[in-house]
Amino acid sequence: MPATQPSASPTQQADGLVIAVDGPAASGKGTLARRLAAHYGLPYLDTGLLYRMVARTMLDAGKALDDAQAATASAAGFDDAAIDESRLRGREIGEAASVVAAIPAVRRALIDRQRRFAAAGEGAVLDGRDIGTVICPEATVKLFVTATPEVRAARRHKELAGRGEAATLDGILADIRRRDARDSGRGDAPLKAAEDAVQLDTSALGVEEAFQAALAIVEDRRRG
Ligand SMILES: Nc1ncnc2c1ncn2[C@@H]1O[C@H](COP(=O)(O)OP(=O)(O)O)[C@@H](O)[C@H]1O
Ligand SMILES: Nc1ccn([C@@H]2O[C@H](COP(=O)(O)OP(=O)(O)O)[C@@H](O)[C@H]2O)c(=O)n1
Repeated sequence: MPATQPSASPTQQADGLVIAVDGPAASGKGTLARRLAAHYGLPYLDTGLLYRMVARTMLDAGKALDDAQAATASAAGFDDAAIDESRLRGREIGEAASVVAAIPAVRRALIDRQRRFAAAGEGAVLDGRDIGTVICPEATVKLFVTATPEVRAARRHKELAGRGEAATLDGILADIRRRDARDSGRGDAPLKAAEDAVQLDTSALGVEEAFQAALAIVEDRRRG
């Protein structure tokens, strides 16, 4: 499983805390989810990697991304240990993942492993598109992380450049808009905030400021 195990010295007791973090591409949800998991000493699951893994398997096998049968077999069949994040972070795979993620049978095939992860221990942090709405509707806290498309494109552009992947800012912005439309427009588990999610716009926040804002939301919810 592409999960991070609890940090050795969490700064807070977790007490069965389940944190659902959803939002569009490059909004900063993974960065926040990872920090929250370390803070509370909780395991973390980046569910986007599961869809990226299905896409990678399809591309490696030369299959068309809209081949629902092959994509569903990939989703049901891959071994968690085979997930190699370094092969899944590229621009092409993000786009391909959003195509296979629109296939309902692919989503169904991935539900159980995500729910098992959330229920396995004394709490968990998961990030994705449908954690608060479908995977963990009973999560203690739901965050819906946003930022403007321009800010998200700039962040992703910098990230990809750091990985040595050349791309124009305009090209990345177009990718992000296309992916937003596909993820929000699909019939099954579209990207949207759960009714009880708290929205966090990180457009004007640095990493540390966004983390402090998220922490305040979580603590507020925990206090009830
Ligand atoms: N608040 C922020 N300010 C500036 N850069 C950020 C912020 N949050 C995340 N980033 C950077 O933006 C990129 C995308 O963040 P990430 O957490 O992977 O987004 P997501 O999981 O939503 O796709 C990463 O390179 C990350 O370091
Ligand atoms: N829970 C999830 C997670 C990802 N996905 C899909 O997988 C794609 C890649 O997700 P990701 O979280 O790795 O992408 P980024 O937000 O990091 O760019 C998304 O565009 C979605 O189409 C999903 O449908 N549901």
